[in-house]
Amino acid sequence: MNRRRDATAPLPGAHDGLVVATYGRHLLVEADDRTRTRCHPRGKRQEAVVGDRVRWTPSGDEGVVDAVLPRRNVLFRQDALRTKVFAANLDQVLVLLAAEPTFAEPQLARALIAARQAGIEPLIALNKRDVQPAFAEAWARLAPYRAMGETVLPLQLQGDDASADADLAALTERLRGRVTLVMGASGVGKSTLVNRLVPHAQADTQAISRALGTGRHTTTRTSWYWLDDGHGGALIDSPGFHEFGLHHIAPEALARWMPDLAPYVGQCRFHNCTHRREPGCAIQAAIAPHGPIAPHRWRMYQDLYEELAAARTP
Ligand SMILES: Nc1nc2c(ncn2[C@@H]2O[C@H](COP(=O)(O)OP(=O)(O)OP(=O)(O)O)[C@@H](O)[C@H]2O)c(=O)[nH]1
Ligand SMILES: [Zn+2]
Repeated sequence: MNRRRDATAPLPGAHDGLVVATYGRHLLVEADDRTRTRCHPRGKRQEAVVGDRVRWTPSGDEGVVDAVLPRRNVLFRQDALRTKVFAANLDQVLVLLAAEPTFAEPQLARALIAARQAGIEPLIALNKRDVQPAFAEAWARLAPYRAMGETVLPLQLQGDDASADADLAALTERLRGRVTLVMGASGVGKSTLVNRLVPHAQADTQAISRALGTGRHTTTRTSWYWLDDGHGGALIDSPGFHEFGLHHIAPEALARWMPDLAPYVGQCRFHNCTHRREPGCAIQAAIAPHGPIAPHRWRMYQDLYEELAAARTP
């Protein structure tokens, strides 16, 4: 940083830019002409995340982020200790699953709830169509999600027969022109997907590592990849990302964000029904075989309700 020049020359005006990567306290901000500048936040409390539009001021070779511009939406991530914002201004969340490793359904359910609650459309893709019978079994496990209206796409990211190409084309169509956060457990094919859709992904990743001074093997960085040169859409990849944070959601509101439960909200005998043990509960009355709600979905609801309630107790 060139302090002398900062002191003598008037600072060039502030710029608006897009946060394309974060690492610790450092941010990489992209200007409209696509040049990228390493920035740090002005204040301790300011927390810009990938997808944010920010106003920043050049300072020597680097920049200082003065303000985060208003957000359309945010997503939270959560670990044992805390919940924090980690991406903003998204159009879509792609939950990538695979025939193997077997997916954890609560993780899928959480992702869908987080997206719906944030007003972001979820999209599910099941990869490794060639791995049978595991694929068919996983596809069957997703039946409740198809029934509740979620989009589930089959995928085969490896191999290039005609049906694999058609699958990828169908996914690409849904990514066009939109900002999509990709989430998936280790081994489902997330890197394979990013490398197939973003031909320059590896070069981008290396450039980001250089700019942010992160190690080559850093796995905790969230990064933005343009899908094509016309800036038609982008993927946000967050390696090592496991669990969406839900603790900002009130337990009483939870059922509204589960599309199989939501239609019954407001129809219970008690207006403040928590849909767990109360008599005259419309949700409990709609559990299979009496109605369309899968019993394990209701159990998942109960577990999440307990978790959210516990998170509110100081
Ligand atoms: N059989 C089969 N294997 C696939 C397919 N897609 C990806 N794979 C393989 O699955 C393994 C994991 O793929 P990656 O893309 O590295 O998975 P990832 O989700 O990025 O995993 P991490 O790097 O651990 O986060 C690799 O060996 C891929 O070659 C597919 O459609 N079919
Ligand atoms: Zn109820």
